[in-house]
Amino acid sequence: MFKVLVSDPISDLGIQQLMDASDVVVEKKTGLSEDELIQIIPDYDALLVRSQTKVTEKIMEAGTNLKVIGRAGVGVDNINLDAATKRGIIVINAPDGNTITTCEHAFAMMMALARHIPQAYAKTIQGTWDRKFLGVELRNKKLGVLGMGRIGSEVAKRAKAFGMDILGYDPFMTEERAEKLGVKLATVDEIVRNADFITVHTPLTPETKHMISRPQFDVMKKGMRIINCARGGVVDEQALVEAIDQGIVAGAAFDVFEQEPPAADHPFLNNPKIIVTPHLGASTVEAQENVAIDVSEQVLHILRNEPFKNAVNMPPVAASVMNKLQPFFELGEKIGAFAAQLNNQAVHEIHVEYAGDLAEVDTQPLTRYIIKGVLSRHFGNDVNIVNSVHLAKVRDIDVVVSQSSASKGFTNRISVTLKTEDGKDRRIAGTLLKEYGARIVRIDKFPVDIAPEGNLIFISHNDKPGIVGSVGTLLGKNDVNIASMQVGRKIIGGEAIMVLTVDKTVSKEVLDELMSLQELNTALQIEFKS
Ligand SMILES: NC(=O)C1=CN([C@@H]2O[C@H](COP(=O)(O)OP(=O)(O)OC[C@H]3O[C@@H](n4cnc5c(N)ncnc54)[C@H](O)[C@@H]3O)[C@@H](O)[C@H]2O)C=CC1
Ligand SMILES: O=C(O)CCC(=O)C(=O)O
Repeated sequence: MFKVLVSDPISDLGIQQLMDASDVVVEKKTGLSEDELIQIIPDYDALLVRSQTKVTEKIMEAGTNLKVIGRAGVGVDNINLDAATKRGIIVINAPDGNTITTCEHAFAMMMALARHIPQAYAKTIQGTWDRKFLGVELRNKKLGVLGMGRIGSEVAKRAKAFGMDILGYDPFMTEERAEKLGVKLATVDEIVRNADFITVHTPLTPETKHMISRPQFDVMKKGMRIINCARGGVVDEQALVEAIDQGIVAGAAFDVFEQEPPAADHPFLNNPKIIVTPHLGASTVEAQENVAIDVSEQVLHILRNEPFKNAVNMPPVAASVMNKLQPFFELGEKIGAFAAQLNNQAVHEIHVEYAGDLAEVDTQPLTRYIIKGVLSRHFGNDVNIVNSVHLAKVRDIDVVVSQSSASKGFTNRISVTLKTEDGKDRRIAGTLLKEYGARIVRIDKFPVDIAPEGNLIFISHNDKPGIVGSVGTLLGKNDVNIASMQVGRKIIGGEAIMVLTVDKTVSKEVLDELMSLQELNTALQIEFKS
């Protein structure tokens, strides 16, 4: 039974599928301190958060069963991603579910700012009929959008309908996409010098921190207005207050703060030209249901070891590619594990070669499974597809991936070579056959045909008459039944291998006894975790 902790208010309707799952127990405990979370987190397999819970390294350290952290929303700045990756904890978010809602909030803020709606409302309900609030139209105004991702693009579409001219800045925005959206690409400098309104829609990163600060305010168009419904810190709060005092900025609308919640004496809170909301960008019934549904679905997949999407600490892969790769994951991991069990030297390079169909797709996720297989010999359950690349790196193991057009007659082929200091590289190749499933087709230089499952015994020996019989007799004497046997050699009387599938695991004593046979060089048990 998987235990899921929901530590922030998340839509019940959204997490219904988790609550309905027969293999999951959901517990809701909100408003916990870091210490309280550290106390209880060891019990849980998954943690679901919004933005309130700060998922620190200490919490993850205590979360020894934690497999996944689900963020019901976009920004993951409340989760220590490096710590999660190191520990192999998958972090997923729900990037699409609150786009429209947040865009609408930014737009509402822009309109409220243009027409002083919050200020006029406050006066009116105090009994003052004050008609001095003179606004500005949006029509024919220049809107600068910094960050033309999901939300920024939706804001631009709506601004077009209001007759605004849009200047967009995003390092990843192509001319073609800008044209499609009716946006003129511009630099930050061009935007700050020309825009009547600026709205920010970037994550907070070292590059975007204080992207709008003193130097930008200094050259800004006088009387401009600025909106931040993205992340506190993209706009320098102190510099903004000064720019308002100097009459450069006519007004600002902020949903997010550098420190949340802001201190009672925060300069935004008593400034009549700044309107604020308490990080409500994503707060609609629809968005909260959407993000909770999305994140719950993926958490369930991860807990059940099924393919999933929206992992933040793994490279993104298109669903079509993922569908193509998915059948190879188990084979890849087994090839890696097989190679690692043959090897007893320090590995400095894992060389993966993809051939046939696999040479034409982005195989990054599959490589992660292969590395996981290789490293699991030493790291056991501590290695998974999230941290396998990281663990290889910290162990100074290079991962080299190549594509080959020579698939040796197979429609697909994965070959994994473990390169070692002493030059005694070990190599395993496998394929997925339509009719027969996963097969190991090569061990070092020997072609073979073995199903990578059950209990295998790998033997290397000198090719001499009688050796196969002696191995069979010895195993029989020890009550070990042989289900199948493969032999391989390059030349008569030369190096040879034997791979036996046996009905049960063999003891170390039996392996030692095998090793005492004349002409036998290695006897290893090869195991595959299911
Ligand atoms: N106020 C709220 O409640 C909410 C806030 N957000 C925040 O809004 C922001 C945007 O969200 P989405 O549009 O969904 O994300 P997104 O990932 O689709 O878009 C972000 C865009 O910022 C761009 N970007 C990154 N660095 C940049 C830079 N240095 N200069 C200019 N552009 C840069 C990226 O290329 C990307 O296109 C995020 O920070 C997110 O956390 C999102 C939802 C709700
Ligand atoms: O969960 C929330 O309300 C915050 C939403 C947000 O900021 C995000 O999705 O990035």
